[in-house]
Amino acid sequence: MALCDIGLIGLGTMGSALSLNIAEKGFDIAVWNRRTKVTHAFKAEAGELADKIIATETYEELIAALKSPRAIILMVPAGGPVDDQIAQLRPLLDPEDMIIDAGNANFHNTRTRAASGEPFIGIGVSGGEDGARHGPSIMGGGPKESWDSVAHILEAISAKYEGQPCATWMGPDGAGHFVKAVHNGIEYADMQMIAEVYGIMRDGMGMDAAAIGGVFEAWNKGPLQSYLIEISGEVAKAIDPKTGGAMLDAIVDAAGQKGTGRWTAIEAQHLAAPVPAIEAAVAARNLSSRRDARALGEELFGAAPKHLPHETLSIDTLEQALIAGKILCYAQGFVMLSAASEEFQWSLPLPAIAEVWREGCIIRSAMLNDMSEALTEDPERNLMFAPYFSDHLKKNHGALRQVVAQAALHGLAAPALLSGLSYFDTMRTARGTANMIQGQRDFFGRHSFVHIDGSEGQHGPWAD
Ligand SMILES: NC(=O)C1=CN([C@@H]2O[C@H](COP(=O)(O)OP(=O)(O)OC[C@H]3O[C@@H](n4cnc5c(N)ncnc54)[C@H](OP(=O)(O)O)[C@@H]3O)[C@@H](O)[C@H]2O)C=CC1
Ligand SMILES: O=C(CO)[C@H](O)[C@H](O)COP(=O)(O)O
Repeated sequence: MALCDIGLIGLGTMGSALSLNIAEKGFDIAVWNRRTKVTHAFKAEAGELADKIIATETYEELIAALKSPRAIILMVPAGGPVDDQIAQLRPLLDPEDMIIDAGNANFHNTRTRAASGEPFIGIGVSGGEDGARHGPSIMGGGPKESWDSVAHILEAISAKYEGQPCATWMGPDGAGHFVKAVHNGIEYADMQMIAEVYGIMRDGMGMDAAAIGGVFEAWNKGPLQSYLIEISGEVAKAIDPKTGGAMLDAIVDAAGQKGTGRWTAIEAQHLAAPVPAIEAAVAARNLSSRRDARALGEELFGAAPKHLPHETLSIDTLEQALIAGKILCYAQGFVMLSAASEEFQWSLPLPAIAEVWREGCIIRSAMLNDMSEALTEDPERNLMFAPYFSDHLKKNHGALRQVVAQAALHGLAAPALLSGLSYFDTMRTARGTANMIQGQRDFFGRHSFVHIDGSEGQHGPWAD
């Protein structure tokens, strides 16, 4: 085989699927994995694509197998493993050779790595294993010329929306990984809201997993049409081969997380661009892991009544609530992207972000095309104020309120839906309650406030 077009390190779930995708699109690829037996097994199982793959055992072999200037994708866990691979590779590479971190990196690390000046780009890849194999959504960041040098490969392997590649350069340094983190933050909130509605159907309405699966399946034909609703239906309908019962009923209720949702919540605080639905979802995952404490709580306080009186909520009301909740969590994510764009001077292409999320990624949904249109009209406007989405919110916020209220009355925890509703109510309240906070701050710390007549630096009579 002639020299390869690209190299890849890390043949785990994502790296192996991405390598096969690259080979299938006609590019020759050289691969390396920390455990060599994985590399050989990968090539042995690549079938007719094996001819396009060179399995290498050392960094030297990998580098020698690549066309110059070289491009090597890292698909390893974030943090130390990425630094380690860069440290091993750099001394062996030519100055113009490029490393591409395609894992889920914290964008601060990507910025630091990019600052070295050696060709380096950070790309967010979404779509899970199936997306990586058949067409992920790709969010690139780093020097534009570096992105351009591999764009033909990344576009070829990406998902397509009406023929348009879902692979876009988002901006310099950490922009691609930042966009991917916010994508994952939205993913957390969307998943949490779906889980809360599942809980209401299961515990509040006494529905079994198969019936709930049927509801998700039906919702996937309407405004909620999305990958996450689709797979929720499949997850709910699946049968556990061990017990013969619903698979969902046999899964421990403690959610894992690798950090991207937490990074998003932390960064939102730094940017003062609140994403309360995402924060609620991260907190809910953390609480889900505290199983012993939750068991103790149930023992101490007794289980909540949970069961809703007959016809308190309909399936349609739940659907409408989820529509409103979903719009609010995407809206929060885009406001955060806009704030980051300004803070880091990235000029993030907000409509293009909605566009690359239309296919391939985990949060792909029918709504994203309308979001891209709304952001094209006015990228700075909160999506909840765009006519298409404000119409949906006007129609559906009452349902969200009913669902949250009934959940609260019957002890069904629904933190993401509740925070979505509170965000909505906050954002539709011209005069809120922070005047009290300003009064308190001035009282204890002479922090001053703005008087409603416009005069600044004011103090209350308590100052005397
Ligand atoms: N799974 C998913 O749905 C998605 C994952 N990602 C991101 O992609 C990256 C890879 O994830 P995924 O494929 O799921 O992970 P896996 O655990 O399936 O694979 C990890 C790979 O990294 C290698 N590796 C682990 N530690 C080191 C190290 N210290 N040095 C060198 N190689 C190492 C492993 O090699 P070995 O075989 O020797 O252990 C393996 O090839 C992560 O950043 C993840 O967040 C992004 C989008 C979706
Ligand atoms: O990036 C992804 C999907 O977009 C990965 O699957 C990621 O691991 C999901 O996050 P977490 O593991 O925290 O649930």
